[in-house]
Amino acid sequence: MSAFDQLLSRLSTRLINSQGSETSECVSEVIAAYGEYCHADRCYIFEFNEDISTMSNTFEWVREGFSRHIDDLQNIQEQDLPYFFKTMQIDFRFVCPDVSQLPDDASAEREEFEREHIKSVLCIGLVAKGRILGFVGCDKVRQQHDWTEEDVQHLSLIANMIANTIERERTHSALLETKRALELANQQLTQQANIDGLTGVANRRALDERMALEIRRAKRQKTGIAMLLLDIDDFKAYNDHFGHLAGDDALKAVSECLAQRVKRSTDFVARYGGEEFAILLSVAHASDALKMANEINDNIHQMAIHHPKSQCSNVLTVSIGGYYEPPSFDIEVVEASNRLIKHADTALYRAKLAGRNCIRFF
Ligand SMILES: Nc1nc2c(ncn2[C@@H]2O[C@H](COP(=O)(O)OP(=O)(O)OP(=O)(O)O)[C@@H](O)[C@H]2O)c(=O)[nH]1
Repeated sequence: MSAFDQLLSRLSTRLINSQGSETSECVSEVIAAYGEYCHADRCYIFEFNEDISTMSNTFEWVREGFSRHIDDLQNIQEQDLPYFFKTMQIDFRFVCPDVSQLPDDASAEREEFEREHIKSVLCIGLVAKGRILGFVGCDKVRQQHDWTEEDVQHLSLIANMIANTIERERTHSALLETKRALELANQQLTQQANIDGLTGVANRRALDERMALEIRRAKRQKTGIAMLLLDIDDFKAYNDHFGHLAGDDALKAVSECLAQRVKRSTDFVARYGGEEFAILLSVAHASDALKMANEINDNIHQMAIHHPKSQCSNVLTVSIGGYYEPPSFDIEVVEASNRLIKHADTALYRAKLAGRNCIRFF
């Protein structure tokens, strides 16, 4: 095995086994090792942008005592080095043994190379899936060098290895980005699926999930749990009198009022149906739930939403049915959920029968 074959085999194993930031370190090692091997004074990688109108120096190795240029070689425009951009895109290589012999239409390139005191340059395109991503190159500064076919072949093998690595990393980060975007979209969809479109409070589906969660918590912490079902009184008459849009506004106002009042992380407000809301409360005693129901009732009165067609008041009112489930060791989630809804609903029915604008507990 030749010295170059050994070098190539060692470097490719390193690159194949590298991941993420480790890959960048490996690429740096590759250009350093190749620079040393071919007695270059500088070895580097440039990457093109998507439409190959600019290029930036992304990796640079320089022999000790030679100046670095990576910082001033960022975002170089095609029009600044047109001959070089064109040659790279057509030939996928730029072989220049003597900078001073560059043709006249490469005067910009000659000036740039002379600015960097370069005598000879060899650049080979980084090509993956038929597309040029950039190039790997090396400069001779101390003395001019006639590049041999072997030099070109060796650097082409290095370029091939780096191109595949860059392509792999880009695919990997594109995949990660897609994964992140999917997760975000998924989160947003879940959120939308759990929220009532009109009022912005949770919907019935979210309530079901939350009830299961709070019942388990109540069981663990041996606390009680209560359900309040709240229904706007004579809401059909309100809609008929003021119109459906005004009805929507009233529903939004009621839900805002509830969201303002019910703020503890263990409590939960949801729109249960048309003009019906559910409030799940983690409470130690039935009297705590009753107190909350009274406060909600007062707050809704205080909004003073004019309701001339109400049978029980001249402002918008609600009827509330409540049920309190005491702490229990052997509470069962589905049964307890059903009980909370069923008993609160029965109590609500009684509140309506009792003339509306009142609270009844099961
Ligand atoms: N504006 C509006 N109205 C709704 C919405 N959802 C349900 N409603 C209305 O709420 C009214 C409910 O009427 P009913 O079930 O007869 O109850 P009610 O008139 O409130 O009478 P009680 O509950 O017995 O006091 C109906 O007119 C529904 O159209 C909504 O999203 N927007």
